[in-house]
Amino acid sequence: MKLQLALDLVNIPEAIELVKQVEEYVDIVEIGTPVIINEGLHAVKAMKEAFPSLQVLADLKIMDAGGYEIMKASEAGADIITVLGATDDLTIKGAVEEARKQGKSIMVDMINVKNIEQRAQEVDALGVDYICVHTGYDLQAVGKDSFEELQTIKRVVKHAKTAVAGGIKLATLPAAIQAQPDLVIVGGGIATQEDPRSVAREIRNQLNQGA
Ligand SMILES: O=C(CO)[C@H](O)[C@H](O)COP(=O)(O)O
Repeated sequence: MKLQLALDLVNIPEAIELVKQVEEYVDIVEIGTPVIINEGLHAVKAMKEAFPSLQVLADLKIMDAGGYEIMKASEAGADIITVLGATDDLTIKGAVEEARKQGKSIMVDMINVKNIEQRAQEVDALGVDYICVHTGYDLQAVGKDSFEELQTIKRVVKHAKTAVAGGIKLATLPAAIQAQPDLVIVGGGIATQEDPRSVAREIRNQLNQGA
């Protein structure tokens, strides 16, 4: 199981400092949507230049103009770019087509998709690389998580890799590991902890043991 660190509540220098501390334990660094809103795709470029051996994910949550937005994120150096599962198939097809041209990967974020089972099968058939179940901040705040949805996509997705995101921390990691996703995404569970390096190391150990 791979580990993605989501960076949401930092500026570019803070993001780079944090990744320096945890670099050896993570596979993918996510430039979160708030960072891209604040700093633009420069944040993706800066991260890729600072850590060329890490994969960088641009959490654009694309909803329209799939091909164009994938092209711009690719130019900035993103390896993986997110598209929303709630959008139209045409947008996802455009994104997949452009990603193939650029040698990049598409992650479909299933945030707020109501019929996860059906939509996961549909987006899987469109040739995306990852399908991610995700409980966003607003639903985390009322106690929701994505572990049941993770089991659902594990059952029906045949081609894409599976991922889970949303409020995952050391205490809830076992529930994620139990469902055996390909990728676990952790933001605040590492980034806002007192000792991000030791937490990242512990998460890495548990993922290795659970694999
Ligand atoms: O995409 C996001 C919010 O929309 C976050 O990056 C994702 O939820 C992971 O962060 P956290 O572990 O802090 O929830």
